[in-house]
Amino acid sequence: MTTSPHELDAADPLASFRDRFVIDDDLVAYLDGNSLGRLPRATLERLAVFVREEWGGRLIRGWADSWVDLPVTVGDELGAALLGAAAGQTVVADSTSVCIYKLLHAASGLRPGRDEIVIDATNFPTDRYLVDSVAAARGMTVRWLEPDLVENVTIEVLAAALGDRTAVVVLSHVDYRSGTLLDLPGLTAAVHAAGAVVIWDLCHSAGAVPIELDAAEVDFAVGCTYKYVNGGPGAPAYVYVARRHLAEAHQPITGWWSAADLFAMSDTYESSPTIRRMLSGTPPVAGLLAVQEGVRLIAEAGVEAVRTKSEALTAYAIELVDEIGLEIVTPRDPALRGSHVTVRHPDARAVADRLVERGVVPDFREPDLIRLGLSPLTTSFAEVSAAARILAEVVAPIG
Ligand SMILES: Cc1ncc(COP(=O)(O)O)c(C=O)c1O
Ligand SMILES: Nc1c(O)cccc1C(=O)C[C@H](N)C(=O)O
Repeated sequence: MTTSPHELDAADPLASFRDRFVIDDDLVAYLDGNSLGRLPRATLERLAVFVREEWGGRLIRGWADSWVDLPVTVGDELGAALLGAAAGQTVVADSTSVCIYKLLHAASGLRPGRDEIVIDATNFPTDRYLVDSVAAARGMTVRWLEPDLVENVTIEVLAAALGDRTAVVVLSHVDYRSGTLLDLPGLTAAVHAAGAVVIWDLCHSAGAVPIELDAAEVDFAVGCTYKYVNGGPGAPAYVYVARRHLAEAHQPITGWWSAADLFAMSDTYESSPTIRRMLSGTPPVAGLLAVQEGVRLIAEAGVEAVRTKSEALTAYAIELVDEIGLEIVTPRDPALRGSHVTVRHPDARAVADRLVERGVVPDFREPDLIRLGLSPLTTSFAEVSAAARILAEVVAPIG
């Protein structure tokens, strides 16, 4: 007998954060915050003021007022609140894909005599495609790890692939399909022991899982802001470069925003000595402000409290899915999973479609997976319970 969802919501110290977001009453359950987080009310207000007063009122003067520094100030705020990163190492820019491209070049350049990039075949498509293309462009080869989807990349699996040819390793902190949380400090140490550098993709962990990049001596990291950070569709990504690598981190999209003096408009390019060197062109100001609001909400809640709720939500979802009797491909040990729970079903697409028809929004991932994304600041236990009841009804006739 499971605990009542209302008791769980009543005991949840973060329950009131849900009211800080726009909640569509027509939906029974929104379980896709791991793809696109909900809209914070503060962002509605902030963007309205920005458009009216800053863009409308200040026009070009807005850059000198504050916009020009936003990639770094929001980066520092995000780094401190979510990544365990001291100031001066994180910048908000571009998309995750573009940032991965930049980091792959910067990281490969740190290990000139080595010619292998290691990545797992379970990684997100954009990471895999970019590793392939950057390796081809630099005359390097790709070494593919083939881990089990649920166990994912363990230290043993990685260590077996590392060697004196390894230049760079690319890993996702939480697997986008299974939700498996990798051992970031342990794997980073294994990469360093082999003399290589690591790029961590934090898309599915930042904002839901505490991260300590400086303490783990991570080299590079990247992530998006539209999932658990609630920055909105297409909100800019962030890139982290450990201070010790800054001077030697050369990224290939050397636009005027990465130059030493933005408005000097020199004849020749000279990289900024600071984290600004990871920028390229004019940043999306509205997106940066939305990211800042999202970061501030998580900082206010506290990452540890967010993680505690995430573990409780995923445990509750697993309990309810077990009662229905469906297969779960997410680790059962809370220490080994992020904030989504993935169900395998042979007719996953039909199940997902029927859930959506009944007001429950999960997402479907090829070929047979349904992800239930549990966003600690916005998902209630009542929502999970209602979704599970409908899931049971939907799968019954499908079998
Ligand atoms: C692990 C991971 N990396 C990268 C991306 C995508 O990056 P982009 O924002 O460039 O589309 C996603 C999701 O879209 C993702 O889940
Ligand atoms: N980035 C997305 C997009 O541009 C459209 C639709 C979905 C997304 C996603 O975020 C997908 C997500 N990264 C995933 O894990 O599947």
